[in-house]
Amino acid sequence: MISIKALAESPGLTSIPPTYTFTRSPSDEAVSDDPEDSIPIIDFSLLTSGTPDQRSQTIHHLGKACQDWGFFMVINHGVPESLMKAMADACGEFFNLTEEEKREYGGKHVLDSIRCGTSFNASVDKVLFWRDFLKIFVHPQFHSPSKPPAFREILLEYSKRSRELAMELLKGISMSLGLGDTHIQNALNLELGLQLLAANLYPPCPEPELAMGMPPHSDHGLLTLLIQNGISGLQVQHQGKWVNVNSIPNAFVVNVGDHMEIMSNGKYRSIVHRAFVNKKATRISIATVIGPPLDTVVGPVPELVNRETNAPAYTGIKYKEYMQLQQSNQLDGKSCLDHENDDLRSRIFRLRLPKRSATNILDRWVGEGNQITISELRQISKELRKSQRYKHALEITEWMVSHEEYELSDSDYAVRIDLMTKVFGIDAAERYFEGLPLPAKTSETCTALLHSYGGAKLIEKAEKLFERMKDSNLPLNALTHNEMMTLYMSVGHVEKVPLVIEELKRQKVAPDIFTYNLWISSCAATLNIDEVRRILVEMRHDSVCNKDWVRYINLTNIYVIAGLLVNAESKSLVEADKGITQRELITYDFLIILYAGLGNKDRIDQIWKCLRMAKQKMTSRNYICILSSYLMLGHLKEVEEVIDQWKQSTTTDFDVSACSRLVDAFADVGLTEKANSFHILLIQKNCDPASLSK
Ligand SMILES: O=C(O)CCC(=O)C(=O)O
Ligand SMILES: [Fe+2]
Repeated sequence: MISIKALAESPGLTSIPPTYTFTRSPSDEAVSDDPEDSIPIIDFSLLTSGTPDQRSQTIHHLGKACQDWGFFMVINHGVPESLMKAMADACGEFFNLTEEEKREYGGKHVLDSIRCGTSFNASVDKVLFWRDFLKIFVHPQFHSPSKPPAFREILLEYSKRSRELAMELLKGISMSLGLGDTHIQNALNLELGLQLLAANLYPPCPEPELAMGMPPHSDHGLLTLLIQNGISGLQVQHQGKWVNVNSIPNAFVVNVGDHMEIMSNGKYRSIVHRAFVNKKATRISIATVIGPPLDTVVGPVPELVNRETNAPAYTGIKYKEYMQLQQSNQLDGKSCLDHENDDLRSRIFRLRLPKRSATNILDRWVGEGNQITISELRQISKELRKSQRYKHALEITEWMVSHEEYELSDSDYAVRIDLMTKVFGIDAAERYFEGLPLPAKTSETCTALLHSYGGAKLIEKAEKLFERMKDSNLPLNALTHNEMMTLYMSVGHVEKVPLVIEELKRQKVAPDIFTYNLWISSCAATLNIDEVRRILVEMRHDSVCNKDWVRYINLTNIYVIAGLLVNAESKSLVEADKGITQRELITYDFLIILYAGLGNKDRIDQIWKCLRMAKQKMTSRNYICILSSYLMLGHLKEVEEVIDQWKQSTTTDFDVSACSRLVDAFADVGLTEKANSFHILLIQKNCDPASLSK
């Protein structure tokens, strides 16, 4: 078949042959022109040689970029510009070889080590693409065409440097998934992994609006690193629209591949992208695909899979077989990934774009003669909510409502109110609630609406609803009161919290650990230490020897004994300090203490990460609080890490005396062993409290 280059250069060409003409639908044309819509930029130098803080921030950004976009640009990557340019030039020269010279590499098979050709897969493509390509396997065995003369040397160096870059990025991505830095590399044996260089040539096209350079597709492999010769043409799908990638000169455009999606069990998704052509300039893009060894079966990493909340969404498939599958089909977005698990849950989970309909999938599933139980629907909706796929979760609840065979519970309605709030906003949720039949206006659904008001900080509405609930004699529980208190705390009306407690007591409602925590933190936020102590006594009486409560009481005691409330660095607690007030910082401490009480390390990690990301000048109180929480739960590695972070902090000096008070406080409440292990750690880290007295 004739190359596009030869076709484009045929004299007097003013239109393209019909085999290259695409019919486009309007949704293909929805290109976002929002300047906010530009793919994230990762400063690579901060990942490798930044301070620990910069490094962890960059890892966080990297994770977010993978999750929100699946695409990012990498700057300050250390690959010499001259090498990138030489590689693009060398590819240009390769395409300039005679048709006969190139024919030597006209392999047919996707696993041929060097293969050049045109379109995507000319034997199955219905319409041909305005593109020539050259694909070369450069790892684990290095291959290179022998012409043009300098090609081999440049390719070798470029492959080596881009591989190093990819491996560092994979380390960061691995960490962003909560895995060790070399986890991905080891799990997939990347040492022997595939690396493929795919050069694309898009010659000028007389009718660019009718042709297509590369159709919408996702890439196989873990990561693709793309460079281009300064001419743009790449578009990526983002939130239902196409976004132009206007690459920064000399940056790498990196995207998540299908195998990263499989490996991360769908957390990081490969994103559909396409390439356009233009009338004037020849565009060259060079993609480097980094993947596992060809014989490796890739499935979700066991560490990221969890039977209850994150069931494996993909079955394992050999990388080689996946490539063959992709090549043997007409390229249709991500259809290759979609052949995987064919149960209802997987089908719904594969609807990546919110605008695609879960209702259709449900209808089709039933149309195929399948049945769905209400508990299956609840489970899928729960998982979708967990992955923040609210629109699809809402569609599932809608489906439940509209099919009479399902008997909805109070919680189903409550979930629906919450989802309405998230998808359509509070007004829609309110209307929905008001439209519910009276028997469905239960304590649970009212509390769900209360929660929505709380989220929107609509105090008056929340207070009115709370009164209404009391008036209609609905059985109120701790959760209802907790919602009110959370709202008051979030708008800074801490003084109203004890009033809710009074109400709760009047109604003889049993408080839970969240109730106590809100109450205690409202007092702590105003430095009312005596009251904190008093509540703790009350809580202890009330504690039915519950392990969580005991841990919580101990930690709060330690916080008080170590004098952290007195020691608040700022006298004026309500005064705003670059965004977060001291009062809010104390509230964060109590959130950490709460989750330490509940033994929920994930939440502690999250809150701590969030505090660190907030670029907030932390107080030594915050450090001591996180240290004591990890220590209480026996996570010594994290204790060590926090000590290191604190010592390296440029804003808050390491406070040996506060640490020393912490050791004493642990001993005071009878946790001598923990006091000792903390003391030993301090000595190992060269911050022995004993040095204070010297
Ligand atoms: O040319 C481009 O910008 C995109 C190329 C591409 O997506 C690929 O080679 O997989
Ligand atoms: Fe691609």
